[in-house]
Amino acid sequence: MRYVTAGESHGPCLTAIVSDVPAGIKISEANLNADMARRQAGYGRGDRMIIEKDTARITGGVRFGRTLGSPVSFVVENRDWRNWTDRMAVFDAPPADLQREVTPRPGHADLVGVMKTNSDDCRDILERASARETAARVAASGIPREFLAELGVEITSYVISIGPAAMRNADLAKAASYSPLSIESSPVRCPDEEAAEAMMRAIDRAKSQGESLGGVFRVVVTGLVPGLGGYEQANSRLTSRLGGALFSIPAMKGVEFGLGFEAARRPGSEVHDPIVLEGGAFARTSNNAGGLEGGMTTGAPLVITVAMKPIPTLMTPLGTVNLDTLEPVEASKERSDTCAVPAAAVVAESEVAFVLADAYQEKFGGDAMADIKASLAAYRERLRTISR
Ligand SMILES: Cc1cc2nc3c(=O)[nH]c(=O)nc-3n(C[C@H](O)[C@H](O)[C@H](O)COP(=O)(O)O)c2cc1C
Ligand SMILES: C=C(O[C@@H]1CC(C(=O)O)=C[C@@H](OP(=O)(O)O)[C@H]1O)C(=O)O
Repeated sequence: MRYVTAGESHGPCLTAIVSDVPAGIKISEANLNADMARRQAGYGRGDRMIIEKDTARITGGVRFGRTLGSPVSFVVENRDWRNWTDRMAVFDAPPADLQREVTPRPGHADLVGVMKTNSDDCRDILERASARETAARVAASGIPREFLAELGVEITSYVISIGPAAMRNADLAKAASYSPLSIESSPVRCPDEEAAEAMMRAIDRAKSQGESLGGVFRVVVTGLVPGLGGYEQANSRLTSRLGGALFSIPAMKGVEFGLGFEAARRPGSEVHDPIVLEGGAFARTSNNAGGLEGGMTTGAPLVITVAMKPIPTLMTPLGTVNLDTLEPVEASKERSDTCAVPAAAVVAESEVAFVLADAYQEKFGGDAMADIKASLAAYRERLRTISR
């Protein structure tokens, strides 16, 4: 399963197309739009989110609530477009009073983008480098999410820290223990209420100082079968596929699997997960590996921790150089989020969903849900017999 997106942040809409979709996946409009809403929300978002009310409209590939096996296409309207029709016109000439963006923001794609493309207006770059594009990714992820749900796989995420404010106990052993309600009812998507309060105060402080904040979140996947992915080639390993997918999200600067960097500080006996038989099936007494060994799922929860850098647009801007005058000036300060870590975690769920759906199709077949389910059942039965 693959996706491609098109569309600018302030253009008419975003478009996504998902290809290699099996026939027979049940698609729920309510689930799709619930995920769109989760991505939009989060304490610390900017005023753009007051304008938008994201929903995904399916324009191909689904009939009577089921995938047909053809590509699925989505449209997400940009409500803000009506305020940009002249500055983002497809064919009209630029308006006479057009203000080009010539003060590139450190940390965004502005400067390197204009250097690379020979543009004289950072807007040519930022319109697409904007994380608005992630709305289309979450729309597209409706397909792998429903596919995985039918196979018994659940994906969640929660925020561990924002700036200096952190959960008191973010131990790996507790990673899969938080209820969706405790996460989604928190304005920062953090199940620890006291930490969530501290995170919101940190965002308030940052905003009042013209600052921005990043943070750390975790994606947890349960219900996975062992043996997805592979060890044979660089691009078989789920570790590399998941890492690549997560680093495709703007502003992601670190990805840890299981214990991650902590594993490098401990001796082997305190890292690797002992193998035992439990009720006739192979099991582990811990999950420090975070559900991956040798580039394959072990069957334990997949636990991935991701670091996001602070938002580059600052209301107290850093120094930059004016592209026209070459004078030192302050970087542009436009409407912006102060912190988008809760939203980024939902985007990360979507990326993980695509990689895992692809791995299931690779192992169990790609074109019809009924055949995939039968093949998965036969595999589970074989594993049950091995461990007897
Ligand atoms: C959900 C989300 C929302 C974001 N919102 C903003 C924003 O409002 N303003 C901004 O300057 N950057 C925002 N960013 C970050 C930029 O998109 C990102 O920093 C930029 O593309 C450069 O990151 P990179 O160097 O990792 O590619 C957001 C990122 C995500 C994932
Ligand atoms: C629109 C979204 O995020 C945007 C990501 C973004 C950036 O520079 O990445 C800048 C802001 O957009 P604007 O410049 O219109 O205020 C965010 O609101 C969204 O997530 O839907």
